Amino acid sequence: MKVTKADIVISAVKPEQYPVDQLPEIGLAGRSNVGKSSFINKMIARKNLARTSSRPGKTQTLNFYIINDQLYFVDVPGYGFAKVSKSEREAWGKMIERYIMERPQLKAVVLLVDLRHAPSVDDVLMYEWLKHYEIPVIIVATKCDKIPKGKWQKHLKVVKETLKKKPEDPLLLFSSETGYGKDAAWGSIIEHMKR
Ligand SMILES: Nc1nc2c(ncn2[C@@H]2O[C@H](COP(=O)(O)OP(=O)(O)OP(=O)(O)O)[C@@H](O)[C@H]2O)c(=O)[nH]1
Repeated sequence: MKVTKADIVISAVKPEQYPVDQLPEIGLAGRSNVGKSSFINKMIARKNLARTSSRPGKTQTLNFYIINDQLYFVDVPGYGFAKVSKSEREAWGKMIERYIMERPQLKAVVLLVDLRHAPSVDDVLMYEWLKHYEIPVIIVATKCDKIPKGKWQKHLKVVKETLKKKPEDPLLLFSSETGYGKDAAWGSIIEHMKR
């Protein structure tokens, strides 16, 4: 998809602030520092619309990005809880759960994992949880530029087996550095948007 327009619409802390125009939404989830902001920026061809930094866990709101006036990317705050308190963790859980359960226009969640490592316990829980609510998941294994091509299949197998990936959920390679996988990721997102 050629992105001609992209903007952040709202950083929402409560449901009353979510957009009301019923456009399809694609959620983006992944543990802190997995490369979610970089993924968004690469997909919408912006250097810095979604902020990237190496400080984990800074995003604690649901950020809605409108793209070509056609769909929203909804950046779900990263899970990776080492540095947050129990009450913050619970507030996070409630916000995300409500969003996922009460949002019929949510067509799929892009779950980002790091191709270099086996998915973490948090990644597995997140995937199981999305499946429990019957949300289609597009699994994106990112930072693939950091692994030699000859080892991609081996790493993908680990991702697939650790997550216990469902056959209907695609697993795609991606690199925000090189742009590898961008067209395939858009293809999958567009396909899910139409469902
Ligand atoms: N080599 C390489 N580095 C990447 C890639 N994607 C992200 N990074 C780097 O990984 C670090 C984290 O990236 P971010 O995009 O800020 O990660 P995030 O998931 O948005 O982090 P939070 O805001 O904590 O949720 C940054 O230093 C990025 O430059 C990639 O595909 N390849």
